[in-house]
Amino acid sequence: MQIEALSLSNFRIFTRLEMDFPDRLTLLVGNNAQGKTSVLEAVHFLSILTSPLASNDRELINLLTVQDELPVARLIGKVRKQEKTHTIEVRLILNTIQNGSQRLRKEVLIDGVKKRLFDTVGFFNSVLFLPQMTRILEDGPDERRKYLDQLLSQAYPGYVRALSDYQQALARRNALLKLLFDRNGDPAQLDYWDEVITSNGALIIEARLKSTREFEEFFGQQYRRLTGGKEEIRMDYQPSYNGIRVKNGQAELGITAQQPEPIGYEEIKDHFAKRLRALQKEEIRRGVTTIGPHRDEVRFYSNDIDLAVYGSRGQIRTAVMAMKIAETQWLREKTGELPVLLLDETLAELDEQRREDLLGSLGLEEQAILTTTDLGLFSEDFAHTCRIWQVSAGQVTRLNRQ
Ligand SMILES: Nc1ncnc2c1ncn2[C@@H]1O[C@H](COP(=O)(O)OP(=O)(O)OP(=O)(O)O)[C@@H](O)[C@H]1O
Repeated sequence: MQIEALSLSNFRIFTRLEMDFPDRLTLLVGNNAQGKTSVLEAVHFLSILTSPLASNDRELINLLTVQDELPVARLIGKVRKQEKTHTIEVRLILNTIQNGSQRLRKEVLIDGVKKRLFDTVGFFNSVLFLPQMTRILEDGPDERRKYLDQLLSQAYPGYVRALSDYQQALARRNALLKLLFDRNGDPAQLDYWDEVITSNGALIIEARLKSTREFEEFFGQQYRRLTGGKEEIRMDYQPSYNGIRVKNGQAELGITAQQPEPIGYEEIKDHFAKRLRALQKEEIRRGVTTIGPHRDEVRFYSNDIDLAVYGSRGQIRTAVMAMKIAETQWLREKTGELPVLLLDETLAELDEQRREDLLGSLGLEEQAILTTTDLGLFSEDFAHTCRIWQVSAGQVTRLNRQ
C-alpha cells in the first residue's frame, strides 16, 4: 500500500498543497506550527475518514474558508493498492441550513465514483503515530475504545456501519428510557431498540475480542523486542455486561460475578440481551444504558502491571511505539499489504539506541512519512535515503532530488 501523491485544498493551514511521495521514505522538516502534522493527518484521514486530532470535522476546514458562502475542504490521494493506482477524494462541505446553523457533509469518491462512507473506510491503510498518543494508555477508557475502533475500522468491513448504527440506536434508547420514567410508560417499547443494540453491539464486541487476541501477539513481540526481552505485554478486553469494574488497576467484581467470556456472536448477543433485561428497571430509573460496547474497557498490562495506573513514562512511550509497529504488521495480516507509516516527531521522544533501532527498521519494506523540527536528529546516511520537504507556513518546498 502506498500513497503516491496528495493534493489538499482548504484543509487546515493549507489553502493549496500538492506533494508527491517516493516508495520508501519522506521527511517533512519545519519549525513548529507550520503544517507538518496536518500533512500526516490528511493522509490518515484518507484511511479512516476521521481525525484522531479533531473533535469534529469542521475543525479541518481552513479557517479563512469558513467565511465563504459554501466552504469546502478537499483531500485527494493517489494511492497504490494491489499493483493498481486509485484516487480517493474526500470533500468536507459546510452547508448553512435554514435557521442559519451549519451542517457538515462528507462525500467520498473512489476513482471518481461516489461511495458510501461505510464502504470506503479502510480502502487505503495507514498507521499514524503522534507523540500525544501515549494518552491511549494514560487516559480514561474512552481513549482506548476510540483507539480500538479506529484500528478495527481499517480491517473489518462492516465494523464502522455496526458502530454507527449502534451509536444512533443508543441515543434513541436513552431518550426512550427517560420518557418511560417520566410517563411511567410500557417497558415493552424498549424491545425494538434492545434488538438493534444487541445485534450491532454483539458484532462490535465480537470483533473487538477477536482482534484484541490477535493483535496482542504482534504487540507482545514488538514490546519484548523493544524492552530487550525483559517485559511482556497483555491486553484484556472487558465487556461491561460481565459486570467487571476496574479500580486502581484491579479488576473488581461489579454488578454480577464474572461470567466466562462468551466467544461467538450468538452467545455474546444472548448474554448482552439477558443482562439488559435484568437491568431494565434500573436503567429506566437512571435514564441511561449502562452496559454495552460504549462502556467496555480494554486494559494493557506490562508484566502484569496495569500500565494506565502504574506505567512509567518510558514504559508507556515504549508500549505505544511497539503498538504502532504491531499495527502495521497486524494490518498486513488482515489486508495482505503493509500500511503507510506516518510518524510525527517520533525521534525526539526516543533515546539514541531506540532511535537507531527504529530508523534501522524503517523503510525496508513499508512506505513511511516522518516529520521533524530538527534534521540533525537524522544521520546524513539516513537523510540521503529520504525525499525531504520543507514545510513553512502552509507551503511546501522540495529540498532534495530523492
Ligand atoms: N482549520 C484550520 N485553519 C487554518 N489553520 C489551522 C487550522 N487548524 C490548524 N491550523 C494551524 O495550523 C498550524 C498547525 O499545524 P501543524 O500542527 O500541522 O504544525 P506542525 O508543523 O506539525 O507543528 P509542530 O511541530 O508544533 O507539531 C497552527 O498554526 C494552527 O493554528
